[in-house]
Amino acid sequence: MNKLSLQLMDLLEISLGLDQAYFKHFFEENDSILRLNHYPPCQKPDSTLGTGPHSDPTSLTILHQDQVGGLQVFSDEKWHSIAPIQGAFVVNIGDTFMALTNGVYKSCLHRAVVNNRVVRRSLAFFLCPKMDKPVTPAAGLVNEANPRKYPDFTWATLLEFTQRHYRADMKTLDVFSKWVQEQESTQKSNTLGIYQ
Ligand SMILES: O=C(O)CCC(=O)C(=O)O
Ligand SMILES: [Fe+2]
Repeated sequence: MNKLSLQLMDLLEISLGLDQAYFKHFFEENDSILRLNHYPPCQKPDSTLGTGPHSDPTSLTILHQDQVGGLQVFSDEKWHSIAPIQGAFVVNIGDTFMALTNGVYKSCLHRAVVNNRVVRRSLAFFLCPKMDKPVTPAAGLVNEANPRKYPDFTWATLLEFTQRHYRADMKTLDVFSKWVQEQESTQKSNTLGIYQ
């Protein structure tokens, strides 16, 4: 999974016109996560969700789902079911990759619904940066037409933030960025205070 995700990073890099293996080096060491989701049958599937709406805070998600179905993606103001295809993975962009590409690639809002008949299982591999590595966009993606959108941050900080602030919309990275900037300016004024 790790190897596949790095190969996908190469392709994404080519699609962005970058030529310095920036992402490959960036993710060479990583703190990726593997998660098994288990959704038992539910008596009230219309009033219950297996996984609530969210965007993955991670960089790239490679999801294997069984043949039951339940994954949905929000696009054009409605939820679309992503029907399982035997032998195929679903690949999602996460918030950290949105930051690394300065907003060129966008994360997507998705959820998992349940049913009242059978168990559903999915296996998600989340490519994540090394915990303490600064997440900063590739230089070639910041310019006058596309100025810097998000501050530098670490995966450890974003992970902790998302565990404390769940959002059922697409605004996680914007709200997190604002929080990081507020923290930085508080730190600056504290430092200035010491020397005043
Ligand atoms: O089970 C699924 O299809 C989606 C799971 C998911 O979105 C996640 O684990 O982040
Ligand atoms: Fe997800």
